[in-house]
Amino acid sequence: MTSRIGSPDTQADLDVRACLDRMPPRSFVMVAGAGSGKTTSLIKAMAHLAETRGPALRRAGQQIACITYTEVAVGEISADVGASPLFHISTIHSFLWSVIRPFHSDIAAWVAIRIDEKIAERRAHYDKPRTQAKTKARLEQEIADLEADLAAISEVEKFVYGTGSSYAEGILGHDDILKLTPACVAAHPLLRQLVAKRFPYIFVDESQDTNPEVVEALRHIAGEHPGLCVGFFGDPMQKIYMSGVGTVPLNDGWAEITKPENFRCPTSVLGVINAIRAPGDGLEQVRGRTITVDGIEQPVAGTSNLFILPADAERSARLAAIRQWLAAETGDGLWLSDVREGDVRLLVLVHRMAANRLGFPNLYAALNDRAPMSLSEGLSDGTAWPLRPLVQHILPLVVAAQAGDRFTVISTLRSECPRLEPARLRGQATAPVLTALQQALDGLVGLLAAGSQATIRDVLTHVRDNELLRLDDRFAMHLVAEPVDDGSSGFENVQAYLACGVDELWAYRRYFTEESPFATHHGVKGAQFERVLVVIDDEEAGFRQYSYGKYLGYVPLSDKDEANLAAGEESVLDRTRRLFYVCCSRATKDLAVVAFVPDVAAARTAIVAQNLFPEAVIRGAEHLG
Ligand SMILES: Nc1ncnc2c1ncn2[C@@H]1O[C@H](COP(=O)(O)OP(=O)(O)OP(=O)(O)O)[C@@H](O)[C@H]1O
Repeated sequence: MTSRIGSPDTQADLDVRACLDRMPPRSFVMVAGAGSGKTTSLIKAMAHLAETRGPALRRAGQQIACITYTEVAVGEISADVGASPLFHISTIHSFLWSVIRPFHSDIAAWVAIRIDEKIAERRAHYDKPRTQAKTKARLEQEIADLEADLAAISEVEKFVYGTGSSYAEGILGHDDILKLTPACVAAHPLLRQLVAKRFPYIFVDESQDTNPEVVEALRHIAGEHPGLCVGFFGDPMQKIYMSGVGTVPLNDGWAEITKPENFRCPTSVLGVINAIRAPGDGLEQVRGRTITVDGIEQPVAGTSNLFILPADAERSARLAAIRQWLAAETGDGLWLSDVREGDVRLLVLVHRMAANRLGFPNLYAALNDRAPMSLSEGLSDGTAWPLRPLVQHILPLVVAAQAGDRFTVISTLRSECPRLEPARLRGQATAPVLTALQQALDGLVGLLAAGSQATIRDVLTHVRDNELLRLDDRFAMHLVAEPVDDGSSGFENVQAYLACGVDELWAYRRYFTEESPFATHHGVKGAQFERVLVVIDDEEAGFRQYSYGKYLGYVPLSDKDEANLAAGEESVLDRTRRLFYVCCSRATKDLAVVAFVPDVAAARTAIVAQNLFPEAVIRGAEHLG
C-alpha cells in the first residue's frame, strides 16, 4: 500500500486540523462510510501533529496514541507515519496494558475482586439442585485453586500480560485487560490524570468495534481533562463484532465530522454498496475511485456481478467456473491467481468451504458446529482461546525450529516458557534446563512434522508436561485422562478439537496466514483488494446471528426475528446487512457475489426484488457454460 499521508486534503481533514489546532484542542468523532479515507485522515492527523507539536511533545515526554484493531493495521499505520518515539501505535489490548502496567497494587486489588467473582460463580453452580456429584468435585477443586490463587496474589512481584490468565503467577489474559483498565480508570482520578498527561492525543480507528467500557473510559478522561484530545474514527454500519460499541456518543462540545466521498470503490461497486446501506442509515456516498490518465482524472467503472447457483456438491467447481468467467469477462487473468500478488479474495462467511478445500474440515466443525459464539467467531481470526496458543506461539515456534531460526526460538521461549522465568532460574544451573528444553522442543517438532499422526491433544499435553509454554487455565479440565463434561459451554467442541490431527492445524494455519485466496467476511475489515468474490452459503455457514437467506429474502424470518423487528431491536437483518456492506465495500476494481441457494428460481425472484444489484448483472449457471 502506498503511503496515505500524501492523499489530497478533504474538508474532513481540514475540520480535524481545526480541532487539533484549537487551544485547548477539541475532541471529535469522525463517522463516515467505507473507503471514505477515515484511516487516511487519522494518519494525516498524526503527521500534522508531529509537524506542529512534535518538538513540544517530545520535550514534555508526551506521545500521540493511535489504537487500532489488529497487529496488521498497527504495521500499516506505522509504515505510513514512520517509526518515531512520538507515536504510540498499538492494538487496544497493548494500549490498555501500557496504561495500567505500573499500577501494581491496583491491579492486585482488581485481581482479588475478579477471583472473588469467579469463586462466587462456582459456588452458585455448586449450589444448583441439578449439579452432578462429579461436577461438584471439580468445582470444589477449582474453588480451592482459586482460594490458593487469592492467597498467592500478595506474593506476586510483578503482573504481566499473556495469552491466558494465571493469577498466582501474576499473568493476566486478554479479557482481563479489557475489564481491568476501564475499571481502574473509573475508580482512580489519578490514573485518569496520568493518561491525559502522557497521551494528550488519543485516536481510535475502527471505533465501532471498540468495547463500550473502553470508549466510556476515554470519554470520562476527556470530560475531566480539557487538554486531552480524543478522536474516534469509525462507521457504525461496519460494526461486525457483537462486543463493539457501534455509535460513539459525543461529549458536550465535541465535534462530529463526516466525509461524503468514497475513494476506494469503482462506480459499479459504489452503486451496490449505497443500495445495501440505504435501508440501514440511508447514507449515500459520492465520487468513487478515480484514476488519472494523460493528466485527466477519470472515474473507474469496475464491474459488479451476482451469481445465484444451486447449493449442491459442485460448489468448489462452480467457484472455479465463476473465476474463469470473470477473467474472460473483465479481460483480467489475475482472477485465476491463487497467490497473494494476484489480489483476489474469496470471502466466505465461515471457514467451512475454505476448510473443506484446504484440508481442515474437522477442526472447523469442532469449533463451529453448535459452538458458543466466542469459539465460532474466534475461528475466523484465530483468537478462539483453544486456538490461540497454537496459532500465536506453538506453530511459529516449530516453523522457526524447522528453519534453524535460533533467534525466534530463543525469544519465544524467553517470553513464554515458565521454566525460563527469572524466579525459576534463580539458584539453578542454566545448562541442564536448556538441554531439557531442547529435548522437549525436538519432541514438539517431531509431533508436528509432516506426516505425523499426532493429535492436537498430544501436542498440548507435550507442551504442558514439559512446561514449554504457558497454557490457558481452561485447558486443564480437558487435558486429563477422563475429561468430565461439566455442562460448561463449549465442552464438547473443545474435546472434538483436541481429537483433530495436526495436519488440520497446518492447513488451518495456511488459511489463517493468508497463503490462500480465501478470507472470511470478518477478517477483511479495513482492507481492500482489486478482485473480491463474496461467497454466500447459509447452508454451510451455521452461524445463527447472520442469515444471508433472510437478508436477501429467500428464507422466511422466524417468529423471534419478527418480534425483534417489531420491537425495534437489532435483528438478524441488521447484522447481516452490516457484514455484507463490509465485504462488498472492499473491492477496488471488480466485485462478484455468489449465492449458493436451495431453490434458484425462488431466490432469484427474492433477490431481484431487493434492488441491490442491477437486474442485468444477476446471473445463473447458464452463464458459466
Ligand atoms: N483524500 C483522498 N484522496 C484520494 N484517495 C484517498 C483519499 N483518502 C483516502 N484515499 C484512498 O481511499 C482508500 C480507502 O481509504 P481508507 O482505508 O483510509 O478508508 P477507510 O474509511 O478507513 O475505509 P474502511 O472504513 O472501509 O475500512 C485508500 O486506497 C486510500 O488511499
